[in-house]
Formats: sequence, C-alpha cells, structure tokens
Amino acid sequence: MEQLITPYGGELVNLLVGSTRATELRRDAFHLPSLDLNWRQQCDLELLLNGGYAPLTGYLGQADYLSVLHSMRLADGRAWALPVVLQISAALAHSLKPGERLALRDAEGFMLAAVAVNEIWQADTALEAAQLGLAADAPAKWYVGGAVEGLSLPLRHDFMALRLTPAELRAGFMRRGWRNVIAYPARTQLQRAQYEFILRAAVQNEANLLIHPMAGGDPVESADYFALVRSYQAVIGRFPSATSQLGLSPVYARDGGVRDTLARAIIQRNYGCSHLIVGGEHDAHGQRRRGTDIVQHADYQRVADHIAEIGVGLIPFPRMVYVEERAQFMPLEELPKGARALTLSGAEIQRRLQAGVNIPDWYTFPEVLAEMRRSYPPRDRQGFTVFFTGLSGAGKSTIARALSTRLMELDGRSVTLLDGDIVRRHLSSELGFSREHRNINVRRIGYVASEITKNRGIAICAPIAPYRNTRRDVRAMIEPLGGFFEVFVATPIETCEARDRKGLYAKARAGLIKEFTGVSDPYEVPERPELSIDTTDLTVDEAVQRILLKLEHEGYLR
Ligand SMILES: Nc1ncnc2c1ncn2[C@@H]1O[C@H](COP(=O)(O)OS(=O)(=O)O)[C@@H](OP(=O)(O)O)[C@H]1O
Ligand SMILES: Nc1ncnc2c1ncn2[C@@H]1O[C@H](COP(=O)(O)OP(=O)(O)O)[C@@H](O)[C@H]1O
Repeated sequence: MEQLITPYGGELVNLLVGSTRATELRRDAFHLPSLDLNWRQQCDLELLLNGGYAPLTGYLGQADYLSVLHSMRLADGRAWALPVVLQISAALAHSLKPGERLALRDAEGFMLAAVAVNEIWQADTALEAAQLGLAADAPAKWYVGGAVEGLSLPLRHDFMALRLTPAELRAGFMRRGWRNVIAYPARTQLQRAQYEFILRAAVQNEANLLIHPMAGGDPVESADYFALVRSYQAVIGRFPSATSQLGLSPVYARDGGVRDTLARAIIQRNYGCSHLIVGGEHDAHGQRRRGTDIVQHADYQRVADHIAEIGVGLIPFPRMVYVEERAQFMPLEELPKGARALTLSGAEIQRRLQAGVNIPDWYTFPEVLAEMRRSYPPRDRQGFTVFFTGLSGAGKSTIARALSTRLMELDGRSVTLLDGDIVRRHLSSELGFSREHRNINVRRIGYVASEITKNRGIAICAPIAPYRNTRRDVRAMIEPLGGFFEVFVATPIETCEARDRKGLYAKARAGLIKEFTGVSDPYEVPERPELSIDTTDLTVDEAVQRILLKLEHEGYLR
C-alpha cells in the first residue's frame, strides 16, 4: 500500500525532551551562559525542535556549514539548502568553550532549549556573500554548532489551533488516509487565480492539499498578518473539506531563490507533503512570481539533482489569466486562440484598494476582499502624520492647534497633538537642546506618531526638528504605515524674532541661552517638504486651509 512520504532522512526528529530532563536542564541553566533569540532564530529553533529540519538534530558544525555553502550538501553528501547556524556575539564566542552548554531563551527570557556546544567558529562572510547574497562587507560573525535539546517550542499566541507540527499534520493525514499531499506555502492572499490553479494541481496529481502559509514573522510587527490569516481561514471553506487542510508553518519568507526552493522542498517533505507548488505569490513590487520562471531559471540547474533526491515533486505556478468566455482561469499557454485574457497586477490592486474603487469579482472572493479592504483601507481611513518644522515662533504650535481643531470637526479619526511643549513636559522632560538631545526628542515624537499612524489615527507634531537627517528618519519610520506630510513653517527669523513671544530670542542674543536655534544653533531648511508656509503673509486660517486642501488632494480627507 502506498504510504505517506517519509520524513527526510527516514525518521521524524523530535528534539523536545521529557519533563524530568527539562527540569534538570532548567536547573543547570542557572549557571549557564544564555542567548536571547530573535524571531528568525526562534523560527529556526522551532523547525529544529519539531522535525521540520529533519534530519538535523542541532546547529550545523563548521564542516557541514562550509559544505552546505559550497555545494548545498551536508558533509555526508545529503542535499541540504540552508546553513542552519546559531550566531553568537564575539564576546560569547571568546568566553564559551566546547563541551559547555548554552541556554537559548526567547526575548522575555523564557528558556526554550539548550545547545551542547560542539564547536565555535568564525563565519566565512565572503563565502556567505557569494553563496547567500549577503552583504560583502558584513562585520565578523561567530557561530556555535552542537546538538539541541528542546524544553518548549517557541511560545506563540496567534492562531494556535492552526500551528500544527509535522507530527500532528502527519498523524492527521494518516488518519484521513491521505497519501499524496500538495503543499502550497502561501505568503500572500489566495485569490481566484491561486485557488483555481491549486485545485487543478490537486485533481491532476490525485492529491490532497495542505495550504501552509509561511507564518514565521513577528505578528505584532506585521499589521497585515492577521487579516491575511483570517482570509486563509475564510477561503479554506471553498476547498473540498475532505481533501484540504490549513496550517501555519514557522517558516519565514526568504528571497525565493533556488536555495529557498530546495529548503521548502525539504521542510514540506517533513510536514508530510509529496508535492510543492513553487511561485504564485506576489513579490514586494506586487508582481506575481511565477514558478515556471523559477524552474526555468539557469540557477535552478544547480538544484535540480538535489530536488530529485529530496523526492518532492515541484509544481510550478504558471502565468494564470482569466478567460471571460469561460468564466475561469487558465495558464496563459492554454489560452484558446482569439480568447480575451484578463489580468490585474498586484500594483493595480493596491491602487484600487487605496482609492477605494471596485475590484472585479473574477479576481477575488468577497470574503478575501473584505479582509483586504480591512487591511488596506482607502486613504481616507488610513492614519497620517502632519509634521510641522520651523524656527521657534514661526507659528508651528498655533497652526498645529488650529489644524487639530478643524480635523476633529471634520473627521471621525482620533487626532493627537504632539506639540513641542507638551512633549518636552511629558515625554522628554530630562532632555536639553544639544544636538544629541534634540535628536532623541524628535525621534521620540516620530515613534509616537508612527504608532498613531499605524493604528489609523491622525498625529500632528510641532517640534522645531532642526536637523534634516532626523526628519528624514522620522519620515522613513512613518511613510510605510500611512501618510506623512512635512509642513515647513517658513516664517523668516526676522519675523519670529520680532514676535519674540517668550522673550527667548532676546535672551539668546544676550548669550543667556546657548545653542538657540537660528541664533547660535543651526536650522537646516527642508529640501522637499510637502508644504511650505510663510506666516508673514498668511493668516492661521489660511495656513490651515492650505494643509486641508493638500490632505484632500492626496486622498487622506474626504
Ligand atoms: N536652545 C533652544 N533652542 C530652541 N528652542 C529652545 C531652546 N531652549 C528652549 N527652547 C524652547 O523649546 C522649544 C523647542 O523645543 P523643541 O522640542 O521643539 O525643539 S527640538 O525639536 O528638540 O529642537 C521652543 O519652543 P517653540 O517656541 O514653541 O518652538 C523654545 O521655546
Ligand atoms: N499667520 C500666523 N500663523 C501663526 N502664528 C502667527 C501668525 N501670525 C502671528 N502669529 C503669532 O506668532 C506666534 C507663533 O508662536 P507659536 O505658534 O508658539 O510658534 P512655534 O510653535 O513655531 O514656536 C504666536 O504668538 C502667534 O499668535
């Protein structure tokens, strides 16, 4: 009788120890050096512990590491894609000795595993640059190799019912009598093109389906993640329930190159899959990556033999087009002569979401679209930051306050005013006006504004923010999360000084205040602000009106 595909290397690895040993390790750890793992390291550890990386039973040693980098094989000749190494600091590398144990912890200090240190060596950064495409000028790195004993899988709190281990999935497949299983390691929304192709692949290969999104990222860092998984949960109901399964894998998205493909084949085999769909998800530019491109790429020849050894059949995702006459998707090369093919690029979908305009039914399912719309609301429901900058007395606070009032009147989103004075009283009370302190102050404001923007509120900031670099950093922090409008309040210093509301300019001229912006400390004029407002010849209301018009023009206000 045909069986489920065996794990790579024959046996499924499980590095989690029993409770007696765990207690022992935890007690010993009191005296052990320890290492806090970042998210990616926790994903690697999870795959080691649960057998996703079978046959590995620990972090690679130097011989395996070099062999994997050179030839995508372990030192014993077995195909292997990625150097599963544990990076440690130089200080730890110098104090740690082979034979010792190293405790691995999550960011909160919870102990997950112990490594029996076998060797410690310095990374070959030039080789990594050549083989993995890492930066050629990367600083020195240290690795430790050794067997791992696991106390606990990394703690996750998102979608726990879907976090199935290879052993759990395999048991489920066996129970249901599944033999051939196709893995689709999804990374972006499952639209109708993907849905129809996956179903076709299942029928053609007489196989069952594992929709296996790569969910290795830190969920709290990724605003779209929850909507994405909810959309998988919604769409799984459209697949035949007797032959389809949804599960989240602790794999994090890599570059999609040949090593990545090989690594996915190994991991999916361990998760009980005989076939792997490659490609089909969108890349960062909204272009769909086609599996056919991946397997036809010259690089692919480097791994064709390896993949054959792994024994997982690759199913390349072709270019799918929608054929209106047939009301279905099909690979471009099967398009009947003269038939009209429809496609929509990822970039166009993004544009339509942002503008809140129609996305056709043939492209997506209503439940997926609803999650997409929740995840990428039109601009008038996204957050944004208006960041005023300018000299003391230029009018930043006055205009910012008036703008806040108007926005509260006009719009349902919550408005937070981060005026210089308020921030310096509550958030930056220990800071002065040195370059370093101003930078800390402005970055704090930027951080708070970025959180507000991310959560779809409106942040109005009004610091002097005299330095270009700091303003650029703040912009870079906020722009990916929503709108960012730099408003340069360009009132000339003569006007500000004539106003001298707080008598500060007089004191600065008299040398009583050192490092006063515009007098004894620089103000670097913005090069490309979204708006520039000189209050010498504009009233407060006129200034506010110009900002509102700009926001409206960019779609952030209706
Ligand atoms: N040395 C020096 N230089 C500039 N400004 C000074 C200084 N000392 C005190 N003040 C008062 O502090 C207000 C500026 O604080 P900010 O937090 O906006 O400045 S910065 O962005 O951190 O550079 C600024 O308030 P505004 O007039 O509202 O801009 C000043 O009143
Ligand atoms: N068109 C204008 N816009 C803003 N402020 C103005 C204008 N005309 C006069 N002012 C006055 O200039 C001063 C600006 O002070 P403020 O708003 O605290 O500036 P900043 O926050 O930039 O230090 C206030 O006293 C305000 O009444």
